[in-house]
Amino acid sequence: MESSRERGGRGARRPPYGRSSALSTADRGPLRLGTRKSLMAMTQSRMVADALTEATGHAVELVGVTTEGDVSKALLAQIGGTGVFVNALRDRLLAGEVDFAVHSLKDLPTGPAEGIALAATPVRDDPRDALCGPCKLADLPRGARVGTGSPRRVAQLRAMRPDLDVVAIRGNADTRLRKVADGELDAVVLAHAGLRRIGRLDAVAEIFDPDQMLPAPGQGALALECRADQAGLRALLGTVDDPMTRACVTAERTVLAVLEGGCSAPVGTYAAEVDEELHLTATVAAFDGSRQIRLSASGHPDDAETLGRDLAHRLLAQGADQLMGERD
Ligand SMILES: NCc1[nH]cc(CCC(=O)O)c1CC(=O)O
Repeated sequence: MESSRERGGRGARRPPYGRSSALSTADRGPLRLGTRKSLMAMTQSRMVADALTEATGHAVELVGVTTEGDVSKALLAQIGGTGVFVNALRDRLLAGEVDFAVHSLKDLPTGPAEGIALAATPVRDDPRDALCGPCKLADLPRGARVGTGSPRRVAQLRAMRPDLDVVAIRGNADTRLRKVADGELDAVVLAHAGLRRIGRLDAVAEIFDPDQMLPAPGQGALALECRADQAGLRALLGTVDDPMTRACVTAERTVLAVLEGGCSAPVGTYAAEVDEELHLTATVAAFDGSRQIRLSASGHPDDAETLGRDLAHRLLAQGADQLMGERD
């Protein structure tokens, strides 16, 4: 299945899907799925590949791509923040070297990407954050060292436990967990969905309720992107789309977009279906955890974008922009 022709990397080109209305690909070989190469990325990409094959009968092969976010050791805020895990994959799409890409949705910048379509958001995994360490947050000793690189997690951790020594870290989940095992840190906060994908739920001491810690917009969800001009391929990828997941992440990401925040903004959101309505909660927190603005709203899932926009404007009216501008 992985012949050298298919593995040909940059030079390998085939007629793009979607040029013709027919989806018969008998003569084309497997769909090429562009993915980051980390264990988490490869696992989630393999899940999507299997779901697509199951739904459509098409074979899918994974093509590993290195992104700037994988190479740079700098903190994300220093290497420009948004898009560092995504841009290299989009370049491969636009060059026709892969047919579609699978991303963690929370790594996607909120702005539009020229020539790229969000073809599917599969059923979302658990969006919550998890504390990994010897005990629950409340039982950590005073001044315990807790690692996270995310201003959103920093702000909400400090709001719960102002005494903690919150330490900025980077690296993949395994690297972060090792810092706890080595005793360099007492605990780290990571996304539950990612821990599950790398088979490390054993490290979880506590799953934070969204009442305590609102997740990042889109956390736990995946995004399938392809070229916008490939209608046939978009329809094919759409077979694994979950409309309610899409409504939820649309509401969450609209909040972030209006607040002009990226993955480094102290913005937490959580949208879920409640009694056939979309219920959205969002928070903006001061980096030192001293103040938080937190608001909720409900609406029809078809109005997800309006719901997110209106809630963001209410946050701004209560001083969200001032809070986001503060750093300690
Ligand atoms: N920023 C890196 C990143 N992108 C997606 C996930 C977790 C999986 C997900 O949210 O889908 C993680 C790691 C983490 O935050 O713990």
